[in-house]
Parts: sequence; C-alpha cells; structure tokens
Amino acid sequence: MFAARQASQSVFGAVQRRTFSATASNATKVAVLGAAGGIGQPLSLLLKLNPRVTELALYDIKGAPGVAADISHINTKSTVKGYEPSGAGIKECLTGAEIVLIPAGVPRKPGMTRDDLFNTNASIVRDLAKAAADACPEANILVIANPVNSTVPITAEVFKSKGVYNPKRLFGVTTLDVVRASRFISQLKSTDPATENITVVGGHSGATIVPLLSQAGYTLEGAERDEYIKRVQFGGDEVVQAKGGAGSATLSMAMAGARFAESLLKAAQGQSGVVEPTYGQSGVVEPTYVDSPLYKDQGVTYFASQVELGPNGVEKIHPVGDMSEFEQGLLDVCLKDLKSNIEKGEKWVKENMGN
Ligand SMILES: NC(=O)c1ccc[n+]([C@@H]2O[C@H](COP(=O)([O-])OP(=O)(O)OC[C@H]3O[C@@H](n4cnc5c(N)ncnc54)[C@H](O)[C@@H]3O)[C@@H](O)[C@H]2O)c1
Ligand SMILES: O=C(O)C[C@H](O)C(=O)O
Repeated sequence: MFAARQASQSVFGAVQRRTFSATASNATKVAVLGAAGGIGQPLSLLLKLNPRVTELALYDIKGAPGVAADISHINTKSTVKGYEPSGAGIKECLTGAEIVLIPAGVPRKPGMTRDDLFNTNASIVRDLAKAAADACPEANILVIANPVNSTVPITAEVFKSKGVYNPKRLFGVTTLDVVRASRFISQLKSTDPATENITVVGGHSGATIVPLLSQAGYTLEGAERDEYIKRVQFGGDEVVQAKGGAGSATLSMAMAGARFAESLLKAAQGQSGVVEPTYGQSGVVEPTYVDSPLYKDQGVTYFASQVELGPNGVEKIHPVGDMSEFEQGLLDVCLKDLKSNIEKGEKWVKENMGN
C-alpha cells in the first residue's frame, strides 16, 4: 500500500517530498525531438522534474545544447545532454531511448488550420521517424507535431518501411484535449478541475475532437452545450488567436505531454488499473490516438479512445462506450474527417518516403 502510494506521487509532489527516487532497474532514457521550441523547452523542464526519468536527451536543429545546459542545473538526479545535427547528432540522442517525444515542427498562425501545417511538418516528422526507427525501433514514439491525425500514420508507414513497426508503441498525443475538456467543464459546473477527467475520443483537430460528457454524468443543453463543444474542439484556435501570430499552445501542451509520458512511465514500471488522481489525473488509462481496430471497418485505421497502457505500450484499446444521440452525431462527423486525414498522410508518405 505504502509502495503504491509512494509510486503514484505527482511530479511536483515527488520533488517537494524528496522521498521518491527511481531505482536503477527503472532507468529510463527519454528523448525530446524539437527540444528548443515553444513546447520542447517547458516539456523538457517538466521531464527533468520527473523522478521516473533518469536520462534526458534533447535534440533540435538549433539550440538544444543551451537548453540542456540550463535544465541540467536543476537539482534532480537525471542526466541531461543536448544534441544538434553538427554535434553527436540524433543517432546518439535516440540510442537507448524508451520514450521519444516529437514536438518538432511548425506551429499555426491565426487563420490556419492544423492541416495547413501538413506540407512543412510531414517531412520533418518523416525524417525524425526514420532516425527513431533506425536508432530505437522498440521505443514508445509520442507524436505531438501537427497535424497529429496525419503525422501518426506517416510515422507508422516509416516504421513499416523499415520492418520495425509495432502498433503498440506509437501514440498521437491527444492529452491536451482531455485537459481542456476537463478544465472547461469544471468552469461551467464550479467543480475541482483536478477531479474532472472527461474522455475525449476521435482525433486532434476541430470536428475530429469528440468529448463524451455523458460518460462523466453531465448533460448540457442548447447554447451552453454548443459553446462547450466548440471550445473543446477549437480550444487550440483560442490560443492561436490570443498569441497573435507568435505560435500556438506551448505551456499547456508541455503539461499535457509530460502527463502522457508520465502515464507511460507508470505503466512501464508496473502500475496497473486506474491510478489515484495525481499529476493532472495522470493514470495508466488515457485517451490517445493509436492504430485502432474500433472503426477499421469504416476505413478509419487510427482513432483515439481510452487506452490501457502497460510495459509493452498499448495493453488494451477500450471501445468508445455508451454515448448520447448528440455525441453519436459528433462521432459520425469525426470519422469522416479522420478518414481523409489518415489517407492524406499515408498517401503522401508512400509517395515521398525518400532514401
Ligand atoms: N498535439 C498537440 O496537442 C499539440 C499542441 C500544441 C502544439 N502542437 C504542435 O507541436 C508542434 C511544435 O509546436 P511549438 O509551439 O513547439 O513550435 P516551435 O516553432 O516553437 O518549436 C518547434 C521546434 O522544432 C524544431 N525543429 C524544426 N525542425 C526540426 C527537425 N527536423 N528536427 C528537430 N527539431 C526541429 C525547431 O527548431 C523548434 O525549436 C507544432 O506542429 C504544433 O502545431 C501539437
Ligand atoms: O491549435 C494548435 O494548432 C496547436 C494544438 O494542436 C492545440 O490544440 O493547441
């Protein structure tokens, strides 16, 4: 009981109490690709605060050694090293990594959709996926770069082309949608956001983001419902507008990425079931966008639903479960959009696999 309680301490709780430390058998190297960016820097900071991480490898086309030097002074035990193309390079960064987070890529400006990022980010993700498939084919790959609905299939096709694809190890990070859906309902209902955990299924853009409020026992009606759904589906646009051309969500995304990485680390280190609410509800059952059987018969080969994580990555993909008629309508729209986003990624990468 005590051990379980200790192991489920939050990132911040663990640091403050100074009682929890990762053991040698739990040595975990985590790599961040795009570590000098708006997401990469705070994400790397949060990973440095996580006692489950023992080695942090930070790569970017520019600036990663500086970020690493800065973060390395934080008084937690993990080692930190920065890599750039002209130095030790991405191969050394990735070798031995168990988790690879990919926030490398261009963010949106006002007026753009995530799909407008496709032309730039597809080749960035393809090339980083190639490097990971060569250097750490068994790592858990966590894709943050947008458009996630398409960059995840691109990553899968790269791994398939190298004969090392394991669908249990590839994740599109959709945690920010869960974080937003939970925060926004807590604002409407005056509840504690730390205890809200709204399941969000589908994908990660606009109408493909489907919050299932009914599963948390909530019913919203009329304008209140429509505004809530719009805010969850277009929460990213709210931040893009507010930043006025200086990028998209970085800080909330860093938290969401760190939370999902922590869930995987907990699962890899043997925790199972639903874990008591800690670091923003980080548990071992999380919605994430994976190679999924749920809607394959409709040509939708990747889908985010509740996924149980374990030492081998994906342990179990939960079905979407009961939903209201209204939510079913949202899901129908989602599936149509998702199918074309997936096909776009797969088609592009097959035509542009390169060497
Ligand atoms: N999944 C989500 O929920 C979510 C949330 C927010 C943002 N995003 C996406 O994350 C991506 C990054 O956003 P950001 O705000 O951090 O952008 P940013 O421009 O601040 O940072 C991107 C970083 O990637 C680096 N980079 C570019 N090409 C690279 C390459 N080939 N190898 C390594 N590093 C490379 C850049 O040098 C830069 O440091 C965007 O595509 C954005 O849309 C996703
Ligand atoms: O909105 C964006 O472009 C970034 C991200 O996907 C988000 O949801 O905030």
